[in-house]
Amino acid sequence: MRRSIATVCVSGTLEDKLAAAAAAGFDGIEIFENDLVVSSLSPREVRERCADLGLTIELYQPFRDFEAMPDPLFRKNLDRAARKFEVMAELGVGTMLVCSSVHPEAVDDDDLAAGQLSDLSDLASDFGVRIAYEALAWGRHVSTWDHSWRIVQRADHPSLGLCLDSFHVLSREVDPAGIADITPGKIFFLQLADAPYLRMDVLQWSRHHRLFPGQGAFDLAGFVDLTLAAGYDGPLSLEVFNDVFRQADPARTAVDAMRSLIALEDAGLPGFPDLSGYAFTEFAVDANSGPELRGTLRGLGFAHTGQHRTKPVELWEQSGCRIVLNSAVARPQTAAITAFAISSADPSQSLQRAEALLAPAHPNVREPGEAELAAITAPDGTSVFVTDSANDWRNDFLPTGSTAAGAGLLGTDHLGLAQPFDHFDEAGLFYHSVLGLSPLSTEEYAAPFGLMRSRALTNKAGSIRLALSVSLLRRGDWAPAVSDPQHVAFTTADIVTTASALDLPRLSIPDNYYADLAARFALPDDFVSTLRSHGILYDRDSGGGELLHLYTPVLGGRVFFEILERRGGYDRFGEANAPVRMAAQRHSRLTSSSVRP
Ligand SMILES: O=C(O)c1ccc(O)c(O)c1
Ligand SMILES: [Mg+2]
Repeated sequence: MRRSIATVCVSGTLEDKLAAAAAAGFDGIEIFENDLVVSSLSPREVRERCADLGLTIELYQPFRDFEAMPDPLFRKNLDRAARKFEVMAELGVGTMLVCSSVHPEAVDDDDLAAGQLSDLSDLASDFGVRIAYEALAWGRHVSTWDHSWRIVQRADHPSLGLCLDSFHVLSREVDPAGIADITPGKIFFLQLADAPYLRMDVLQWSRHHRLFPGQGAFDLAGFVDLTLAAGYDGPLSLEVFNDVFRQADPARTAVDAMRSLIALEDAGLPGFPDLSGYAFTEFAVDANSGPELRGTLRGLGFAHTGQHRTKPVELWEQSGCRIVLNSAVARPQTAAITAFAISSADPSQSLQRAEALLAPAHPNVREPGEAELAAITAPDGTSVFVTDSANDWRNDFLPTGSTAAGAGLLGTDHLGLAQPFDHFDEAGLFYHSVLGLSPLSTEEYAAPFGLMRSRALTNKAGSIRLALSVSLLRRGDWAPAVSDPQHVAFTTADIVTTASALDLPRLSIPDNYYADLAARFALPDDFVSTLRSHGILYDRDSGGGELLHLYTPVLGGRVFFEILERRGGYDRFGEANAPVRMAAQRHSRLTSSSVRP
């Protein structure tokens, strides 16, 4: 199907928006009137610009407060519409969106609404254009798709049809199933937007929190299927009002938007191969951060087991946990996770899928005989290597002869990656559509330095888990030095024994936390005192599954480690404990009071 995007979806001037839409591969655009009004391009120049860029102008919108008005206002409205039809003729656009009226003088009278829309459609047809009538979810008298359809049927005019906008339809209780029965040819336009379920005023919800398909909670695929059943064959057009997208790089947003449509259509995409787990996590280190990170890895029971044949790259291992330290990639001062590798049952299929979703792989620099490791770039800049299950990449490392003493760490459970403010929703869609990870419910919590949102994604097997987080507002200047924290979480089968074996500074967790824990979960005293003595945090889910986990202090400015034991099928990430972890990490930085047990 043709793919289109409303100019309101992306940031910038009209020129920026058109360039971004074209570069991302859209076939068409909706011109949002405000974007034209503030543009120095004349309508004719916009038309030419679009033609040069290979973009069709699919829709001019919105025309507001038209239907069911008292007579003098109706006449004014027709004059107003005639002027817009002239603009549309210059733009070369064939359809105008009329959204349902919010005007205080609009009358609750379907006959009047149908009659006036019919007169408008007569005028439109004189100009050779069509009217697509859209029920705004907060329209004064018309606020549901079925009501707008009754009015369109009553008007019975060949130049009048419906605009169905998934947000307005799915944000209301009216069952969308009847959309499939709309007369073929009467859906003139389709606008797609996803959104999280929020309990708030529907206008605010729509104007600030829309998302691209796959980023929210709505069933967009089901919605599109209903319109296809009704014979819709126009473009799939995105119309997303979103506060973050409005101020982010339009080129990036347009690619994110296109990815959402490709994933939604899911036509001929390579499938998702099974992912068996993390092959390794790679840190960039320098002369400052390297020694501290190596010391921490030793304290966690790791050994430096391999040295890369040609690069200043070290492999550190313990059982199924593998960390790569790379001194070749320039990073200032502090250690950072720059890459992770996942084992795929079919790496080339994983990479083909990524490419189809606009995340093309780039090969790593290698010497003859070294393993081919292609990486795709995640929205936060992290490289995601896709390896085969045979782990050929390990042959690039010469054994050092060291073996790990081990502290009972078995493998990598998850990575925690704070996301850049502008790219949180993009990241969720990226991991979902490219790697096939499914998001768990989004959690929000009040951390010491601001509100946080976290969204974890996992594959079905639970072998690849990612915990993404972001501050709800752009961080203020007061927020402390730790920015965009990242961590690797390792599993153990027995966290108390592992904790005793660690040779590391620990976070000191406040007694208040344990007092509250004991009260909330009615835990036995001796259990709580065991947790307390090792600085272990605790969470329990509604099914009785338990998480026992502990954290290291933050190394340098950014990274830390977690050790966890999941019991009884607990499959979350202990988000409830993030505030106490952050407060303790802050305390440890200020006082260096982390204690060796
Ligand atoms: O928020 C609005 O006013 C508005 C305008 C035009 C639309 O197509 C829409 O869905 C919402
Ligand atoms: Mg709309």
